[in-house]
Order: sequence, then C-alpha cells, then structure tokens
Amino acid sequence: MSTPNLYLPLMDLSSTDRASVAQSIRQACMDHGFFYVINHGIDDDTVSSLFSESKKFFDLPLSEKMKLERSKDLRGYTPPYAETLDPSSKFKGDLKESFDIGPTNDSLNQWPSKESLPAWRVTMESYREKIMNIGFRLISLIALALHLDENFFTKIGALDSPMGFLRLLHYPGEIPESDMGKYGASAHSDFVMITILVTDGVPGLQICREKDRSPQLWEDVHHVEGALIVNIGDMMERWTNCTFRSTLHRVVAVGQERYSTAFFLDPNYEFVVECLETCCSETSPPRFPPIKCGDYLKERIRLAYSQ
Ligand SMILES: O=C(O)CCC(=O)C(=O)O
Ligand SMILES: [Fe+2]
Repeated sequence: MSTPNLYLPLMDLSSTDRASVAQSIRQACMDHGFFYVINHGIDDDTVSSLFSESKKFFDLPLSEKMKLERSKDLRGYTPPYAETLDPSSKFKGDLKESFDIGPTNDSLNQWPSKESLPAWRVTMESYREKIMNIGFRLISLIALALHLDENFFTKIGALDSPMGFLRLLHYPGEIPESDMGKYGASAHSDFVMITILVTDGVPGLQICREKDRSPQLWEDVHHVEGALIVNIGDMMERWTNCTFRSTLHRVVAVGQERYSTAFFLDPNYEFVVECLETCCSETSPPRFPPIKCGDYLKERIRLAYSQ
C-alpha cells in the first residue's frame, strides 16, 4: 500500500529575516513538530565522512561491536533486536543497530580502537560539535517562536553543559522471512528537547501527524538533499505546555540498507523544566509540575527499557 509523500515545512537557517523564520517554526511546531532545515552550514563532505566512518563501525563483526556494548551511562553499541521503541507493538525487537556518543567533557564515552578505525573518534567529535552549534542556533529561533527573548534558553542556564547525544543508526537491507512485520525503528516520539536528524537519503522514515486518529495515517517523509530534519521531543512538548507537539514517527523496512544519525539535545540533568510563561495563562494553566531534566529522562528511559 502506498503512503502519501510528505514535504515538511522548510526553514532557511541563513535567512536574515529571523522573525519570519521563527514564525514558520512556530507554525510547524504547533502543527506537527517536524521541519527541514537548509543552508545550515554543514557541508556534504562532513556528512559523507560521518556516514562512511559510521559504516566502517557497523561493518565490524558483531563480536567486536559487542565489546563496546552500551553502558549504564547509555554510551556505546546496541545490537539489532535489543530495543522495541513501541512497547505496544506485537513485533518485538527493532531491526536497527545503533551507537551512542554523549557529551565529550567526561570520560564515559566508548570508542573503537585507533588501530581498527583511526579517523573514527575525531570524525564523530567534530560532527557532534558542528551539530551542537546548529542546535544552539535552532534553540534561539525556537525561543523567538515562543515569543521569548532569542537568548532566553541560554540566560536561564538550560544550555550550560547540555546533554547532547549523537546516535549513529544502521538499518538492514534485505531481511529474513522471520523478521517480516518488524520495524527498523517502531513508532515512538523522542524524549528530548529537540532532535536533529541527517539521513543518507534512503526512504523509510514516516510520521503520524495525529496519533489519536483511527486508523493512524502514516506519511513518508520525503528526502530533501542536503536538508536536516528537526523534530520536537516530549521534553519540549511538556516545557511548552503542549503548545509545541512531539510527533510519533517510525522507520519502516524498505528492503534497502539505510544509515542515519540523530542528535538528541537536552538541558543538563540538574536543570528544572517548568512551563514557559508564554505558554500558560489563567485559562490554560500548566499541565505538568516542574521536573529536573535528568529525573524526567531517567523515568522515560526506565519505562522504555523495562518491558
Ligand atoms: O533513522 C531515522 O530516520 C529516525 C531515527 C529515530 O527516530 C530515532 O533514533 O529516534
Ligand atoms: Fe526518533
């Protein structure tokens, strides 16, 4: 069955008309929390090196990759079938494999050896820094979109030592009969503030703009060459009192191997997330109590991995 091909709203990060970009971001985030970003300054060579190094790691034998299995600090390798992002799915075990890299100012990250992949760490650290900067620029536009000062999130300390996680993803091409029905990544919304995604252009990503509609309508996200895909996560939905929406998405198996990299941006774990003043009023009071970012994420992660 064919699904509709969705063109998300497109934001030009090089535009000098920040007020108009912020207004478009506001609309996109109220409608469905997903948009493309173009003219972001990350060049094609950076993205090609990111994917070629990512591929080199995923090409290693499973036994080698498992030596870097994801730690309790959530850094390292997660093999296929280890996660089911949609706990209600009857098909257990998503097909993707992934590798998580957290903030680089501590020594918690795991790295493949220099002997086996000499350029790997420097490629990942350099991409992480670039995408983090894009994240900061987007957060400033998001502040404007929320009718706040453009430096609001910096001023309140939300971006002091932020928790930025880079997740390399690899989806298999042909799958065995026994995996039919399984998803590359089953339906979920991201837990975080914002996610910035880059893909190799292979289709598979779908979003469901209205999660409560029955039956759910899943739309293919069309690939725009050179564009990043940004989506609002549940933390931001909570922070904005549901003014901005975090949207269900998934990756379906299309019979073609696929690589993508998601960057999940959050405040530091001590930061207290409480309803923004521009998102509540007497008639629309805060729906959620204040919560420490770390407590919120820990609980979400506990629920996701406890089934
Ligand atoms: O690979 C993709 O296109 C999406 C990945 C994703 O949704 C996630 O890792 O949260
Ligand atoms: Fe996601």
